[in-house]
Amino acid sequence: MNPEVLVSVRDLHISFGAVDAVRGLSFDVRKGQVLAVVGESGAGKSLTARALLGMPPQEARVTGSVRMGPYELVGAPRSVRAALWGRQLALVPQDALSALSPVHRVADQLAAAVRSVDGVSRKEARARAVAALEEVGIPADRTRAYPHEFSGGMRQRAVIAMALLHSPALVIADEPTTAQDPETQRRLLDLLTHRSRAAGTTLVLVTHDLSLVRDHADRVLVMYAGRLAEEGPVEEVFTSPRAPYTAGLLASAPLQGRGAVTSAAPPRGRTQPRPTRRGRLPSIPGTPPNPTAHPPGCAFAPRCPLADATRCHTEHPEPQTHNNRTVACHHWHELPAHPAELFLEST
Ligand SMILES: Nc1ncnc2c1ncn2[C@@H]1O[C@H](COP(=O)(O)OP(=O)(O)OP(=O)(O)O)[C@@H](O)[C@H]1O
Repeated sequence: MNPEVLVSVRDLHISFGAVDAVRGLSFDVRKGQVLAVVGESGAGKSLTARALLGMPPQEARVTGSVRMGPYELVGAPRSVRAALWGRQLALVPQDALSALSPVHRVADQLAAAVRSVDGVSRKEARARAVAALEEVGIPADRTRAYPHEFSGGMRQRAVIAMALLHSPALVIADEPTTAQDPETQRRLLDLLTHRSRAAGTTLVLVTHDLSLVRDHADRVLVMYAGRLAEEGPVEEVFTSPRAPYTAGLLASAPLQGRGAVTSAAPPRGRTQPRPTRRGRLPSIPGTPPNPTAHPPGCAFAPRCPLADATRCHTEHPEPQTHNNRTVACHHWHELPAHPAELFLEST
């Protein structure tokens, strides 16, 4: 495996009976980087994240490979997953309340997590727990509180501290801040990415928020209907998307946050949505396919302004990699200079 790659995903399929949720997905997670995974609801982002943790739902049928160094995570026995959990792999969940026990003090929960991996004394574990909480901005005198005594933002800080406790190789953050207001979201993402980079931890961030992706991620994986639409460096993908689906996603999502605050036009804003003459944002027409009946050919073809009448509807576009970017589209080289405009007509 390429030494720059931490996890290599190859031909991953995840299904539930007739539901084909992830369909032949291949990508790499590069060491020390932040990879964002984006796409519409149902694209298969969370299932992919769970496969990276070696924890797909029990009822799922999973084939293909998720390889992390010497470990194969698809079908890995419980003993392998237990050995990796905490030290190598950790999760920042969406819902901090469900991740924390309501009946134990926050510092005690982190101390227990320290002792579950490192057999240190109770006193040492407690000192490390308090230090970890202080690093995420929770003052020492608040660490003896119970989770319900914390604000939502503080609870999320506590689970970030918990995930990074052992400087794991990989942290998966699945919509880690959606319950928070936009400013708190941005601060938590700043904290998570800053602490991850400081610890040398690789981060996979599942999110719907393209502004957070622009501000925090190195690379972005765009998924559509269980497949890769496009993958590459965030700046390049956001400036000049190669897959029409990426262009539509960018066109229909207002980029907010730092770019919007510091400049009238966002820094990477060639695809920044522009309202139509009627003052509406462009949008992608139609809806994603039913996961029990994917169309033959390109799954995006029924919604794609560039789809041709034959090949796009019959032949699945195999992902092609050129210059550090991967795209799955028969017409990737035909995208106009301002691909967001492909979707202006559809409002
Ligand atoms: N346990 C399950 N049983 C049956 N179908 C499932 C199960 N988990 C997920 N799915 C289906 O798999 C598809 C992908 O789900 P997934 O949660 O990965 O989507 P997602 O891209 O994360 O969506 P969202 O952004 O809404 O969280 C969806 O159609 C979903 O209904």
